[in-house]
Amino acid sequence: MSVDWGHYPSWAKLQKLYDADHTKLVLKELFDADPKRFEKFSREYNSPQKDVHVLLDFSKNLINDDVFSTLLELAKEGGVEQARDEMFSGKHINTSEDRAVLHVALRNVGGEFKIDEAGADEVQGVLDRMATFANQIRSGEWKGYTGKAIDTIVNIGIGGSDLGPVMVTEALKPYGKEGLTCHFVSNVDGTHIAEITKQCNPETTLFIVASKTFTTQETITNAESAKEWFLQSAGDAKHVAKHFCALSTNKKAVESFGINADVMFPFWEWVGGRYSLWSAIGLPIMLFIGPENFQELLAGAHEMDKHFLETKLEDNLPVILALLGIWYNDFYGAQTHALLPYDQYMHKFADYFQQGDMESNGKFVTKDGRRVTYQTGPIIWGQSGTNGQHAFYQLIHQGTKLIPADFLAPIETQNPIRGGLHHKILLSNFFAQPEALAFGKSEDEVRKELGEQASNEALLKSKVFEGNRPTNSILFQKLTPRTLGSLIVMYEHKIFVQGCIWGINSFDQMGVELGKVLAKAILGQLDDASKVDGHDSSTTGLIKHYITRAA
Ligand SMILES: O=P(O)(O)OC[C@H]1O[C@](O)(CO)[C@@H](O)[C@@H]1O
Repeated sequence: MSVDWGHYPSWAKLQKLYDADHTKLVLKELFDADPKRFEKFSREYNSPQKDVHVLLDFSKNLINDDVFSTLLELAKEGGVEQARDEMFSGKHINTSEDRAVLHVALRNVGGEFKIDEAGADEVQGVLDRMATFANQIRSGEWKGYTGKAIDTIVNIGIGGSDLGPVMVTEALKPYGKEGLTCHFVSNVDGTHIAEITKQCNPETTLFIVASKTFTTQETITNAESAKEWFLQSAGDAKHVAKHFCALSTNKKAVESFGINADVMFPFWEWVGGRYSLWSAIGLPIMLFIGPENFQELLAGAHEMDKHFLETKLEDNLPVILALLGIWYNDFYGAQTHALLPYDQYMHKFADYFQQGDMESNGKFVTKDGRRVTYQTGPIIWGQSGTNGQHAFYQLIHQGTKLIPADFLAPIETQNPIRGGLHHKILLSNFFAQPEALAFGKSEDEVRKELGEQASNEALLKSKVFEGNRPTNSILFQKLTPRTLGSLIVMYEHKIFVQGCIWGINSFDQMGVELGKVLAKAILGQLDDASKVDGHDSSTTGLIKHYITRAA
């Protein structure tokens, strides 16, 4: 591979622009100078049937025409279009694991993309089996071991086998089946499974064991504990068949756990864990919102795939988001990026993209094994508005760190209570915060406001908002399954574009291995102080302290 990532001509040009101009990139002045700035730096996305509408306003970013056009050059020089086409064609772009990256094939509604490696029939076959099963559960046709219908689902999985289904079932609650409760157990801390099973009736609970590898310690331990808990009531192991199903690529391990092939829903090694909610891993979502709504989710995802694939770079939402992120991450030195949805249903959105982004792009080695000389993936964090405002916005407004943030909100609420009053208040905050962040409040304004008290210099200074803090505002029509599918994919591809420009492999996760290996070795030493061996003095001291106090 000969690409010299980080040394693109446009990268050097961006550095020059930053050095020469960043003090001049003052939002107040940029807006004063150009009354059409909003029109210039915003894009509307409409799905073909116009049922998904997204407005991306990126005018409140620290950019001018030169910066934006150079960022677009960077996308060109970074080979984004070629890499994108390679991903969609099934090329093994996950080079370290020699795998294709084909989550786009899971939502290839209508079979438009021709991808040899991911057999469309096979994908559809699993979706059909999932739908049949979902309908049986939802209709009550599927009976538990005492003849009762299932009213509770417990998904046991972690990371990509948990976060997507959690986030989407929360986000699509208004579309969920009444009377069907969904729980998610992920942590190996026994408290998690213990607290959830306390709320379950073994006669009416379905456990879904979700694990791509079916070897993940947390998941298998929790699944075995769930089985033990279930059998305490059900007695006979034959009843497991009605109460446990599996989502995995590892048929052998599923069978040896005791789950029947007819309730195992497979997927494939070309589906990365953090991109798997569209696969069999989405079964809890389908059970909750039903096969038709799940199909809508896939359709919205597919439409955004097409937008990413077919739209020129300057109008391409994932590309724009990615480039702006690089501008702050690599030139302004921003460490983090906040995701701030003003929709309570999206309260798990930032958690979901913590894995999506940080496990994908938290890497210091390029695809050809070189140490990067620039910053890669940002720290992703956030919370739903307006809760975040009363927790951490102080630092975003007046702290010493630059925190680029995406504000997301629906135009229509699912709960227009009191004539839509709540939603208007919510949206007024959604509009106000980026405005305050961008334009701040000057010392003169504060002085006028304070009147006589302005002589108190400390008070005066503490009330100044410097402004010039960048944000994207993303307004969408309504949080429907189709819209959610599109929004998720918009961010998935943003991550892809950034990884591509940084020259890293966004689709492996070697960084999670070392801790797992060490924990395995330590587990074998925890019962006997004389066995504690092979560690530094701190780790040895901690383990021995534990063994002494736990005895
Ligand atoms: O689905 P599995 O194989 O249990 O893996 C769970 C998670 O563990 C990881 O491999 C590491 O955290 C994730 O990438 C993955 O989503």
